[in-house]
Amino acid sequence: MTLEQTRQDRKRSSSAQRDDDAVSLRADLTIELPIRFVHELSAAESLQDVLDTVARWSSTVFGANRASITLAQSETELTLIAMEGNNAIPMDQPVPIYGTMVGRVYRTRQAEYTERFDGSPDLDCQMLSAKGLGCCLDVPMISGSRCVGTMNIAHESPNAFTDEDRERLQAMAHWVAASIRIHHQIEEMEVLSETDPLTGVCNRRAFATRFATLAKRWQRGKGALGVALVDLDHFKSINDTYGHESGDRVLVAVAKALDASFRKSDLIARMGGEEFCVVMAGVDKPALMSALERFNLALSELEIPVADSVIRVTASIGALLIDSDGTDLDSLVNQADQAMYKAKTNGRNRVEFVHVTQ
Ligand SMILES: Nc1nc2c(ncn2[C@@H]2O[C@H](COP(=O)(O)OP(=O)(O)OP(=O)(O)O)[C@@H](O)[C@H]2O)c(=O)[nH]1
Repeated sequence: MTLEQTRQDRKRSSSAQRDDDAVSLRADLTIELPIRFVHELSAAESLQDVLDTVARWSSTVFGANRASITLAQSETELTLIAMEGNNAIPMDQPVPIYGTMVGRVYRTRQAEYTERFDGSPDLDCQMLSAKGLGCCLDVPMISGSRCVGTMNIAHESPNAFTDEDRERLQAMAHWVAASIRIHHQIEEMEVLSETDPLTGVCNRRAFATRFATLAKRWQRGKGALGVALVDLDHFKSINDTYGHESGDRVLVAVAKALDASFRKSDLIARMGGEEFCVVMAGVDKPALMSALERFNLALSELEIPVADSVIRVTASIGALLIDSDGTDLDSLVNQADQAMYKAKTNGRNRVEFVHVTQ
């Protein structure tokens, strides 16, 4: 065969492929998306909203008595994230990956249709059957190389779904999987953009936003607002003596000590260099001081191994309490900063405290 013949052959076969694609595209177009569904999706403000909308509409689109979406939770369990209709499997019930039809679909990434439940060995099918359902169709939600969970529709009558329903549900599941993945990627990016890459605590950029949220919650609550500016002592000489990499290890260890010393609801941020800020809502002076003592004790016990010795570190802390509304972050940080400098000039390794009333 000449080169020209080969080229002609290829052209013919790719044009035949295009014709086939066009036919299947026309067939795909029989999947009708109700306009209200699309509007509701566009109004969704969170991933949960999207999944609730999809569950609600998939029961309508497929005339199902139950529609549900499960997401991979761990190596052994899926979790029900959205559900519409028959409550045969309650939302708070984990779905085991082994011993269920949904788990099998997730593992094998192959859609399954149980036309009738009689004698089914699968736990989920048995639960659906016990609540009056007759059949169910389950498809994997795959995006890229990952299966993120499955979509399921069930009907009271056995054998209620068609091959076409299976194709449609699968198409919807792929779209939902892509949507879930994008949401997760955005969440990950948000976390990254708010985190100090070295220590894992909140960075300075996100500090103002987190502070605003915390201050708002506090103004409705009891107690005062405590702010502590923590600045490590003679950190430059640690870098100069042991190298920047050792200095970094000190910063990581200090961030861990901060994390262990304060409540989960307190805000810990790295303000830059070797300076951290802690904000506590709903404290009084004894509570603030005992939290700082706890931290100072943790700091005094820190030993960062280097070559043939260990690095020890101390901190100068400027602490303040404010007990009225109208907290201006810059002014609070400034006042904590002044207290911290006082701690430096008064000999370091100490806490200087100011009580502010605005
Ligand atoms: N290893 C490391 N060092 C940093 C980082 N950011 C800032 N530094 C260093 O931190 C040191 C801060 O030095 P100074 O501001 O003089 O403070 P100090 O030596 O702790 O002195 P005092 O605060 O007065 O006790 C500088 O040498 C900076 O280069 C970092 O991410 N990693």
